[in-house]
Amino acid sequence: MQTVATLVLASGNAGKLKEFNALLSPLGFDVRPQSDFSVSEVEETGLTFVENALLKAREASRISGLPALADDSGLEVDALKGAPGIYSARFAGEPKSDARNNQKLLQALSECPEGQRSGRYWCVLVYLRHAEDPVPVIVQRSWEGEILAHPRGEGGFGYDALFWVPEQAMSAAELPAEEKNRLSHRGRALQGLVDMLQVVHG
Ligand SMILES: O=c1nc[nH]c2c1ncn2[C@H]1C[C@H](O)[C@@H](COP(=O)(O)OP(=O)(O)OP(=O)(O)O)O1
Ligand SMILES: [Mg+2]
Repeated sequence: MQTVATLVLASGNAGKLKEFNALLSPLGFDVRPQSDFSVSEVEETGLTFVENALLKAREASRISGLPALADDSGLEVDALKGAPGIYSARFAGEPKSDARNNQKLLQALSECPEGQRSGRYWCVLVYLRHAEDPVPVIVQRSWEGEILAHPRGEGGFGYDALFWVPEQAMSAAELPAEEKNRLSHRGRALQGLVDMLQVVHG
């Protein structure tokens, strides 16, 4: 397939990279992980997903000299007043650990009854044509769910085994990968971004 655009994915998260590749490669994007350019992790000092995504995209574009796509995402839990939110990756401290984050989430909700465990994933994507691009393409999408009391499923990454998707009656970790990509915050944000890039790239 003809390459429509080469871009660097400004993420060190293997789960995200897998999902981005599955969606972008068939569309003809030549997708390079930031590790190809030895981009190191930036400090996520923003107070919003969009600020953090901008920081990541700018650094990856600066180092690689390529257009960059960054994802800042996280889980917002209503009973926890929106936590872990932008701190989802570091919820249980450094170094980042999905297992400890999941453990901490279960603990924090241990007294919270079924029916009051609503939440949603957020994904904010930022695309920069170059490191000083003053017109970033930004797309934000959410995915509604409930936080389970026990993990279910082996797929996905992050909090997926604790994220119940009522419409599918499965956890995000039980959904087939293509289904997750079709329904998820990231999958739908990426579909929106691709539509917008067709305007940028023609
Ligand atoms: O579909 C998802 N399924 C499960 N968990 C998810 C998902 N989407 C975001 N999450 C969680 C993982 C991590 O705890 C945080 C993202 O944090 P975030 O800083 O954006 O990513 P990260 O540090 O893992 O990699 P990087 O910053 O290099 O892209 O939200
Ligand atoms: Mg991060």
